[in-house]
Amino acid sequence: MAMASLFHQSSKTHFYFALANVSRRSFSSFSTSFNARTFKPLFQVRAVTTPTEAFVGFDEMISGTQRKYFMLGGKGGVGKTSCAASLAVKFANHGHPTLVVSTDPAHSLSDSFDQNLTGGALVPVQGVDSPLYALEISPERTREEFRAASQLRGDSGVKNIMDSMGLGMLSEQLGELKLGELLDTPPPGLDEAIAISKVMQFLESKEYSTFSRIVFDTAPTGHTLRLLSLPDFLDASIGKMMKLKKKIASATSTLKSMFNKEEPQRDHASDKLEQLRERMAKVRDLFRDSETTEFIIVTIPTVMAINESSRLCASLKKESVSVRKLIVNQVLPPSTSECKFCVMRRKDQMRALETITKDPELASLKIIEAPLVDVEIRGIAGLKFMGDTVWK
Ligand SMILES: Nc1ncnc2c1ncn2[C@@H]1O[C@H](COP(=O)(O)OP(=O)(O)OP(=O)(O)O)[C@@H](O)[C@H]1O
Repeated sequence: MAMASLFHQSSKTHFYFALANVSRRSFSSFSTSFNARTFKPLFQVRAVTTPTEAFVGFDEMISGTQRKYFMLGGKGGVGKTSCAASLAVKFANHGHPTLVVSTDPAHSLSDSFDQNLTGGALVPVQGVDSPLYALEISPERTREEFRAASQLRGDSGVKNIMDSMGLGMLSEQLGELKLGELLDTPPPGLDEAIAISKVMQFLESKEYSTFSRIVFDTAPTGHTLRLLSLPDFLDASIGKMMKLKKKIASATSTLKSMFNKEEPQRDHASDKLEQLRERMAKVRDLFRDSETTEFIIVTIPTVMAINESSRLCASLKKESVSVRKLIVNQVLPPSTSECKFCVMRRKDQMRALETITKDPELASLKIIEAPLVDVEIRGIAGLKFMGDTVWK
């Protein structure tokens, strides 16, 4: 079992591990920027298991070449990106061509990998055994895309025509659908839903068919929860819009062709809306497909974070999303020092951890405790280290 502490030895690139039970040979595979030294173990990484463990370990996560999706989510700042990036590195180092995607508006993949992965396109990550690509999707751009897609071009023209023909009543219904509101203030979670659907679009193309593992670093909890109810909401509201648009379009084109002998125009805006609706439905189906998709909750050992994780878990289950693991990150080691603060903090964390075992939503999950290490986790070597302690 890996027992570890990781701490910064110098201000430059050298890190030194305090590891026990890890041979020098296994060390060499970490990175040249990590120097092996044997220190006394400071703390132990615990994986609190449930009877289902055999089915939810890393072996199961890498088994099979069919594409699988892993969504990591939780409260802000708990370590979602670090966990997602470390999982992606581990998949790639186990032979899976992997794509790691950030749909969090505050991207930190570049910081986590310590490589420039910005730009909204697939960027190769250096330093892993199999192809690993990263994609940071810009929420603003996706919002613009949505706005453009849902802009009902020419509607005011349609409305004027309809009014002048005495058909204003029909166009009034547009108002009832709160169309303007939807366009001006897209519902929270929409950015992320579009981002995910965009990734799925990418993946449909032949070029990207080789990716067998897709890891999502999702936006903080609130967004994810809203995202889950979003596809149904959009499905319904876009569905209504589409019906109404079709009615209006057919009425106006008939009238136009009667008076102006114009050819009825193809309605590209409606096509785009319909496309968006279909994509949202695909996102919803992806989340619910337990054969291919797993949502992993990341939390920290505080009562507040655990309560939030419990709510997230309940909502995910309600939406039929498969949740089997809970990572409790940043667990403090048992303190051997006189540091009162450390002792108190650890006691507090242990109390918080106890609440998981009594929580009706979380108790049945595989609980993986990941240690708080004494240096920020960054770069491939750090992520590999984290991956080896978390993903077993
Ligand atoms: N176990 C750990 N030990 C030490 N530092 C950690 C650990 N896990 C994460 N960190 C550090 O904590 C910070 C936040 O981590 P990370 O960016 O992964 O969180 P996040 O949940 O993705 O945050 P956000 O919600 O802001 O995107 C980073 O500096 C990361 O290196």
